[in-house]
Amino acid sequence: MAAQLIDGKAIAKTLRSELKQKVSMRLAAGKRIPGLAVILVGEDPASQVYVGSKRRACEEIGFESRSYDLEPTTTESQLLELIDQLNHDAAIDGILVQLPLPEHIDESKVIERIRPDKDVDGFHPYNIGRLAQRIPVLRPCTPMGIMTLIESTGVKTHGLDAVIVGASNIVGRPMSLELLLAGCTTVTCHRFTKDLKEKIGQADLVVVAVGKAHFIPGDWIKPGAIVIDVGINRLEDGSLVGDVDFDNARERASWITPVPGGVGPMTIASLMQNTLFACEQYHDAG
Ligand SMILES: Nc1nc(=O)c2c([nH]1)NC[C@@H]1CN(c3ccc(C(=O)N[C@@H](CCC(=O)O)C(=O)O)cc3)C=[N+]21
Repeated sequence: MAAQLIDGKAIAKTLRSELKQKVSMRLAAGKRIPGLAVILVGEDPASQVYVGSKRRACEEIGFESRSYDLEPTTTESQLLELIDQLNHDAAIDGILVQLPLPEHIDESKVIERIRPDKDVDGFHPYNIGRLAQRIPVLRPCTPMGIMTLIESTGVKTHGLDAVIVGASNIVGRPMSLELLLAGCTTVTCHRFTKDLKEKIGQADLVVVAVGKAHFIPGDWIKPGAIVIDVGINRLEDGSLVGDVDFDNARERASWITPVPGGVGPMTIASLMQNTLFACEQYHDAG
């Protein structure tokens, strides 16, 4: 029997309308509108698309969105200076610096310059450390969105064997921390992993974030598993596919996310949730 689809697009839409509701309640109570600063350095077309979606989501929900489109030649110190300014700006609850940055800019240095209470991407070592110690505050958006997607299935995560493929700072590593916190037994796989097929075959839950089209054959999936596909790969014909061979995986899985319309829209919805969280938990008081 074919898997049920996890409709990230629809779940994200519901979340955005709940956030919109909360913003109008804030307005009615005479409170400030949450503000998100979105910084893009350079002209990478994919980054421009993602940044555009983030700005549109702000508009839809009623957040203030401030856009900074910087030249590809922007220096590291110019970018750090802008972050310092936004760190002190009382109208700004969240600061997002779109990654990847041009090679001449040190990404860790930039991330660490963002005040942890405005780090709505959840990438600052403080926020990763909080998640690692089971006291999360601002959580990385893609893993956070994936946890919402898994919850939507009604499947309980305690005791599941989870395999994460990919060990990046922005997806794989925080994903394993989220799943560990949710009671899964987690295995994180990467380029040096042996017997990937065998490990995937054991998994009740598979999260794949590799960035290679059809990297995971569908017949590797354990029957009844939940499959979460983070990949976004554009094929020659212009179509988008994930990292998992969807058609065959769908025949074995119990639940599966589509690409597009799965994890991507949830990443943006989580960013919006984090912006409201930062506003309410950190900045409303003063
Ligand atoms: N500081 C930072 N924070 C990020 O959260 C961040 C980042 N940098 N750099 C790049 C990745 C990627 N990312 C996506 C967001 C939405 C979709 C999304 O909405 N995708 C649509 C399709 C979009 C399309 O048509 O290309 C979908 O999957 O349905 C995808 C990818 C956020 N990222």
